[in-house]
Amino acid sequence: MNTASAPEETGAESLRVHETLKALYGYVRPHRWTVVLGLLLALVGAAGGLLQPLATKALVDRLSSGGTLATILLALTALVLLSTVAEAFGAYVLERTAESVVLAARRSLIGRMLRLRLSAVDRMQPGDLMSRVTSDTTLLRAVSTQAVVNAATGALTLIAAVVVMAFLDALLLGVTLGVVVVVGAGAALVMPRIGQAAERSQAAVGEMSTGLERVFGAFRTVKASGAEQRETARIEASARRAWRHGVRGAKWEALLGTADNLAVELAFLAVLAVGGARVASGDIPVSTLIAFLLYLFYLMEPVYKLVEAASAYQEGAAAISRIQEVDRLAAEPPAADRPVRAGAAAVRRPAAVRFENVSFRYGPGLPYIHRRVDFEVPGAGMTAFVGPSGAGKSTVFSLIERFYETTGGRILVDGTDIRQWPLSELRSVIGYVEQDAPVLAGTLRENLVFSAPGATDDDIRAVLVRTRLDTLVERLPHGLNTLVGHRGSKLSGGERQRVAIARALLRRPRLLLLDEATSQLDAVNELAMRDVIAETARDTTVLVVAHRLSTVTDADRIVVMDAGKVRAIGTHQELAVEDELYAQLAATQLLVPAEHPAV
Ligand SMILES: Nc1ncnc2c1ncn2[C@@H]1O[C@H](COP(=O)(O)OP(=O)(O)OP(=O)(O)O)[C@@H](O)[C@H]1O
Repeated sequence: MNTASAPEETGAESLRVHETLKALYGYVRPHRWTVVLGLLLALVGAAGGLLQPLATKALVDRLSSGGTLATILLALTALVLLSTVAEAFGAYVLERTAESVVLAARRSLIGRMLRLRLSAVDRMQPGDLMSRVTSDTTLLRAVSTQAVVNAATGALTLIAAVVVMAFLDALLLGVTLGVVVVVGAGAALVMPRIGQAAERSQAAVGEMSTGLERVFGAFRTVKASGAEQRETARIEASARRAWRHGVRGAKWEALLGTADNLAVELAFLAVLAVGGARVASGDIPVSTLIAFLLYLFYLMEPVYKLVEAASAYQEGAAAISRIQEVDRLAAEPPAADRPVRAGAAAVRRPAAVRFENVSFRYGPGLPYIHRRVDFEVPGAGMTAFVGPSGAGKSTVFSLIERFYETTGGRILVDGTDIRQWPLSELRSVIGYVEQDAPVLAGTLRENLVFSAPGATDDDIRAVLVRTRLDTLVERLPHGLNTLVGHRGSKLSGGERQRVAIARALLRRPRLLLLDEATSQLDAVNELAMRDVIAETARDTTVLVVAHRLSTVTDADRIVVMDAGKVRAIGTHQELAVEDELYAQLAATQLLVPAEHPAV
């Protein structure tokens, strides 16, 4: 029963190798010189190690010829010290860079996510999106720096060791490479499985976040429905999936590590057998065999590094493909972050809105929500949208805000097609209270100034009085600095709505969109809010979506929508006699006799 992120919707497709490498280079590029420094230091460390067997050979030769050992011992000690220090410093430089790479990836992901188009977010699960920032980015740590250096030093030292070994004895090298190639071919077959396991494990981590996000998004409903056990089982199933794929990956990695050891051990035995025979027959001196065997063990490290780099690459590639997926989602252009100051505009005139033959559907293959919607709101006053649930009323607001783009026709604000408006400018003239009046975690003040960060204390005080929140603020222990809880859970539904209205008013918009903004208010507050809205409508274009007709009977204009079409436009009095649907609504809701002749 897995309703979490469906793979076909999130489009989790693996990237090709060159795409992964290109993306990887993109992350490393700003730090390339630090990586080069890390690489050089690692090479110094590796070279020190490379010279040790040669120094040992010289030492053995010196011993057989009866010479002194002091200089060689001293050189050997210096070599060990130098390579140790270089390696330690190199490791620090690389770890630091790795953290910077993770930071850069996170910053770009976070910025991108907040600009995603709603149509893209609709197709994703927020929890899964979050896990890409929190979890996948950490996998970049290893692949972007340590793996690059491991691969480079591993390959270089491997080549250097092979060259030296060729000089020592070509036949023994042939024996060694024969064994290494056979075991290496087996290892290459295992590699993609590590990547696959990593990608699946990361996807399961994403599902886990999605599950948690789903539960905390409706925590009370979960408890009231007694669904804790079922939801726990769902989320645990994702956790177990992550574990299963993680363990599978660990199994392949262990196999790879064993192959690495096995290759060296087998090569050691083979070299011992062949080399022993050659020493016995006098073809090579014993010092050559010793040096060769030392190189053989020395080979372990570069081979190990290459193997580690390869498995880090596999894991990193899985993370990169999930991160890049977010980059491919449709996003809005970056906005200049201009704080909106309450009342800042010198001349505030109400915005004019016009829908011209607008048709819209939420996506290809989905039904049309709007079909040739046509209406005009010249400016100021209150215009109400009424009609049955699902008629497409809220969608009108989403289109004006350009949360979604129209499929056909056009929308004009102040006579200009909204696609010609810079997005941030368009939104800066609009105040919007969405249907469930969300309040964000934080203080009451933060919530109020959320859409007008430049608002002054006087502005806040005035709007508190208008929305009758002043008495609430007086009652609260810390006044405006009281924390409102996750999604404003410490406020009542009506208080949340008034906070949302206050927030929109504080922006001093030229166009105010209120979607069912007063549905949860008691009679007294609703009346008060009607007055506030009427007062605002004097110099602001106010559009409201309302189910309760009582709240809009005095609107200047009422647009009746049904099944994505505008049925009729007029005042309450006009519509009550001219439009059958409106007359019906009025009859049921306002308890007035239906005046439409047909009813
Ligand atoms: N993001 C979305 N993706 C796909 N379909 C959607 C989306 N949002 C809304 N819809 C569909 O669009 C239709 C119109 O929704 P809309 O919210 O505009 O209706 P409404 O008239 O405001 O309804 P209500 O009065 O119940 O709020 C609905 O049938 C809904 O299922």
